[in-house]
Amino acid sequence: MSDISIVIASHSGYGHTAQIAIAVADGAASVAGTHVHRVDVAALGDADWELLDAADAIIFGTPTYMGTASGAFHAFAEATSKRWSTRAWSDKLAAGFTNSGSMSGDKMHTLQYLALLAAQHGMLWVSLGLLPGWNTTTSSIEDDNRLGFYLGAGAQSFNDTAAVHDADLNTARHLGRRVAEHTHVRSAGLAVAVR
Ligand SMILES: Cc1cc2nc3c(=O)[nH]c(=O)nc-3n(C[C@H](O)[C@H](O)[C@H](O)COP(=O)(O)O)c2cc1C
Repeated sequence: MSDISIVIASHSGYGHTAQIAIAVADGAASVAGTHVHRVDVAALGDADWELLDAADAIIFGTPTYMGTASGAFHAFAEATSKRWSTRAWSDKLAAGFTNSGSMSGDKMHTLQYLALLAAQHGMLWVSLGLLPGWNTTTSSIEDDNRLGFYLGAGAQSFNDTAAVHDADLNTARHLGRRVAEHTHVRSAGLAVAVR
């Protein structure tokens, strides 16, 4: 099995989403043969763009600000338009995560935006792949996917503390692991297809 490269491309204004990004990276790195890089989309250098261009999968992450991705993330998305025109990221795997202060806080819109960005690039979107947690009287706020998203990983962090909920970190690790597993499967399939 050949090695793969996954880049987590994210922004965090106040540090919460950065903690989620680290958990996504840890989950991806738990799959053997996976090289994981994290880049801050608000401060991308040439080496970061090279990592993104060479990646087998890119996982997008952003806080939800005013019901959508942060301004810094939107600036990054616009800066990818040359890659869009050359289809440079076509057929890479993609996934996404977001974090906000409220339980909903319109995070779904942010995840939809990330999936659309991936689709515009012709990327292959990987969903969260978890059943919703914390949706019966006997389940717990500590459940994975406690916020009940399907499209990607959602997290809720209180605005007045730096802490991020353990259940959201676990959910983020799951997403990273799932993307790594599917990226390996695609990489192995491509190796056979082009033989
Ligand atoms: C400009 C701004 C807009 C925000 N808009 C939302 C929002 O639409 N929904 C929400 O639930 N929280 C909102 N928040 C709260 C942030 O999502 C929350 O503080 C989050 O944890 C910030 O992530 P970060 O620490 O990675 O920047 C907003 C915060 C800021 C600064």
